[in-house]
Amino acid sequence: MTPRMTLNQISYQISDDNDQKQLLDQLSLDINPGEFVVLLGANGAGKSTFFNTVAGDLTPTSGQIIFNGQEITKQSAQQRTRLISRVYQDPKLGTAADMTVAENILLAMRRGQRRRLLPRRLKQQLPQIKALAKTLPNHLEQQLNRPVSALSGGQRQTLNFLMATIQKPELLLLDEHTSALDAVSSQALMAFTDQTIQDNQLTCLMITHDLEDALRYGNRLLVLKAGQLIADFNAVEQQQLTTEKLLNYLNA
Ligand SMILES: Nc1ncnc2c1ncn2[C@@H]1O[C@H](COP(=O)(O)OP(=O)(O)OP(=O)(O)O)[C@@H](O)[C@H]1O
Repeated sequence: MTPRMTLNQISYQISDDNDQKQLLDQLSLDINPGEFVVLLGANGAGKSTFFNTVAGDLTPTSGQIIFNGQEITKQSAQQRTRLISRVYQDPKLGTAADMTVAENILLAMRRGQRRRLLPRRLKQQLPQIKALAKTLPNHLEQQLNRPVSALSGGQRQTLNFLMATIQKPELLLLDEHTSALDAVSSQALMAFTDQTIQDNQLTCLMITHDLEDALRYGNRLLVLKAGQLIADFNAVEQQQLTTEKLLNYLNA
């Protein structure tokens, strides 16, 4: 099987007060299609730098990124949006605040096509958007005609997640996407995330600091420390882990 993505000795280095700092240190990894990979690491381990490199917001200092067999190391984030979708920690990122929920969903459905949002198009697609919204948690289906700025954090993050997955990306990056939400909204979105990934067999990398979620979700678990992968557990090994064992890795 061709891996969805191969990282080949990726390093990212910065100069800090005449000091060289290695944020990613010769990181090598294969992600296979359909894998739902949880990424854990203490603050400062390099998780965001890792995501920024994969998404194309940072170009690695050395190493290669191969995506579906093609090298994309030097491609911009813009060029990668066809392949890679990302949901951030901050619910305010990723949506157009002044537009309605339905308009945002339509934009996501038409991403990559002509950007003009015609009212006629919205009317045509409304039944489809309504049907889609019915499957969503956090009562988002009752908010279709409201501007996104009026939504709660949980609703806005649900919308972000929907928009990031509506076109079934080749790789989904979830960057602590439930961590700004209250416990109920967070669990509702996490359950919806898991269902969507399974139903569509998406390939996903998810950063979380929630150890229970790290044990419950996904079929592979990585631990990053000082820019290096210090653990790579498959699904069976992940099931045998406990929060205590994970804490030992994080404190190692
Ligand atoms: N532009 C920069 N200049 C200097 N140091 C940086 C820069 N970007 C990141 N760092 C440092 O690199 C390290 C890795 O940062 P990164 O944000 O990738 O960690 P993280 O694992 O995502 O942390 P968190 O869990 O807090 O989000 C940290 O020590 C951070 O302070």
